Amino acid sequence: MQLQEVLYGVAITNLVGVTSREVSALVFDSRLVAKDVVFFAIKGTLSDGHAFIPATIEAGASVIVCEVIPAVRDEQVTYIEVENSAAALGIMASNFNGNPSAKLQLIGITGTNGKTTIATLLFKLFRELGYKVGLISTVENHINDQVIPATHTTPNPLALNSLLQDMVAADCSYCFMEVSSHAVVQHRIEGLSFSGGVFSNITHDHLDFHVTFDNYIKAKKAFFDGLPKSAFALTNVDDKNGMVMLQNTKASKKTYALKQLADFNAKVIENSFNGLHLDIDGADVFFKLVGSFNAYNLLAVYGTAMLLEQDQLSVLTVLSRLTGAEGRFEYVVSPQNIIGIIDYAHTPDAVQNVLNTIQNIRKGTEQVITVIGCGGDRDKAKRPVMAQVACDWSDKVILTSDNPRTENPQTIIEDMEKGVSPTNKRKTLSIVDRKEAIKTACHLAKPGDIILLAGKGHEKYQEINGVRHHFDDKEVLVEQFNLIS
Ligand SMILES: CC(=O)N[C@H]1[C@@H](OP(=O)(O)OP(=O)(O)OC[C@H]2O[C@@H](n3ccc(=O)[nH]c3=O)[C@H](O)[C@@H]2O)O[C@H](CO)[C@@H](O)[C@@H]1O[C@H](C)C(=O)N[C@@H](C)C(=O)N[C@H](CCC(=O)O)C(=O)O
Ligand SMILES: Nc1ncnc2c1ncn2[C@@H]1O[C@H](COP(=O)(O)OP(=O)(O)OP(=O)(O)O)[C@@H](O)[C@H]1O
Ligand SMILES: N[C@H](CCC[C@H](N)C(=O)O)C(=O)O
Ligand SMILES: [Mg+2]
Repeated sequence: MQLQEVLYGVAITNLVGVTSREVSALVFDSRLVAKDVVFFAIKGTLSDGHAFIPATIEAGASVIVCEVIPAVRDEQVTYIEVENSAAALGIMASNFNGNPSAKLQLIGITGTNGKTTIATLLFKLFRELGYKVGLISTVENHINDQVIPATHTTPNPLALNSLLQDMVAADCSYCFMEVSSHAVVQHRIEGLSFSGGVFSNITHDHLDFHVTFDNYIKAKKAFFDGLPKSAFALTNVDDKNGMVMLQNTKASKKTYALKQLADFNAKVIENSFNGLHLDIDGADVFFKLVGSFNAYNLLAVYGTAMLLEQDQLSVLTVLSRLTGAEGRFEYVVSPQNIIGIIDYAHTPDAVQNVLNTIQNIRKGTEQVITVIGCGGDRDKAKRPVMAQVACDWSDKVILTSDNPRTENPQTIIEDMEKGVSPTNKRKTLSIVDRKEAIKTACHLAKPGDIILLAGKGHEKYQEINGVRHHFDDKEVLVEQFNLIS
């Protein structure tokens, strides 16, 4: 492709060299550079891509997109200076792939919790309504029935636009994608044409990256600020910051709520282990998803489908049959009637919601045993809070490892223990090995008891020092259930 075509829409602040040249690919990692590629020098959290410019030219890069043109230059190379290389990458990745997001209806979902659930339900719903659909999510990406493994909640601009292009080639009319706050700040979604944006909620998470809650709110809001006039912006007004998201958007503002009047309303009539009974916009419907937090997710899905002009009855009929995303309030029952719940709750609010749901639907005397850890190299401030919430709403808590990543798992557990009050101490155990922790929970449980395995949901690995070892909460739980039967 000609460099000039790839540059469409990029604000260039300085240029050295020719723009009428063929480029073979776009690359932002020096280790992947080949002949005639455009290399993007991006300032990251660990290193500065500008340091790799000489090495990429050596390896064949013919165009460099950077924030400061180097003083020492190669005459054969074109240097393009921009204000933000990551933002330029987003726009150029779109151009390079033929602007696929403008050729389908792209809906972005953001918020601390519920993104995967909402995006997955929308994907399943629109498939069942007969459309060709794409999904970009934490668990997996989809192009109709084809599954493409996910590495991030929101992929980098090259992977993202290439996926979108494949969706367009497969004739998809819709794509539902999760938009993480990291993706907004790192410009992974720059240059995309969204037809709609959905906000679920915002609570404590990712303060390692955003530093303050205010910055975290701003990151989510920036997604709505960037939506075009032609799009819709659907927000949860029961969330304290729901309206903040829409303050500066040009998109058409729409709301949903359970507790106040909104464009889309629902009321929980009953919440049990069998599912949710809702009054949704005046219709009485049963859903398979469990937990009142899922009433919000279902309402967001319903509102989005209505804004995409789908038939109300068909939408509710299909939605009522659907199950949620893998590892979200998934449960198995042991031969002795112990209930095991696998849930991806990895924020204080999610842990609280899941445990409240369990409290609301338990029959009375059974114990709730929670197995919980916190991820390493992630927000440390949420660790004591997650432990405290787990203790406040469980009869026994086993503090264990999640993905320790590069941290010492024992230190993470000690951070969690700081949130355990003296009175709660006697109901907690700390077991570093997650498998041992699950095993212990199974041995402590009596028939009728409920075990919650929180934090890892669908994940099939445990990341320790950069190595992902096979680990699957559900697999371990089922194995233990069968061993004790
Ligand atoms: C904190 C974070 O988001 N990091 C992401 C970021 O990496 P980074 O900023 O640390 O990059 P860096 O290592 O400092 O390097 C800077 C630049 O130099 C380049 N480089 C680096 C080394 C080298 O030898 N040569 C070279 O060219 C890099 O390619 C990069 O362009 O950019 C990388 C490339 O796109 C991402 O893979 C990486 O995701 C890391 C692995 C990650 O774990 N991210 C998580 C936190 C994340 O993004 N999570 C959200 C979901 C959160 C949620 O809502 O729950 C997600 O969307 O998945
Ligand atoms: N609407 C909601 N409000 C509060 N908690 C929720 C909601 N939906 C789901 N949860 C809880 O959050 C967990 C994660 O849900 P989900 O995977 O849908 O969120 P996510 O936003 O995609 O998370 P991630 O940021 O990791 O991608 C669930 O397992 C559940 O415990
Ligand atoms: N997208 C989230 C996932 C957290 C999942 C949890 N299992 C952990 O490792 O902390 C993150 O990267 O922060
Ligand atoms: Mg997700």
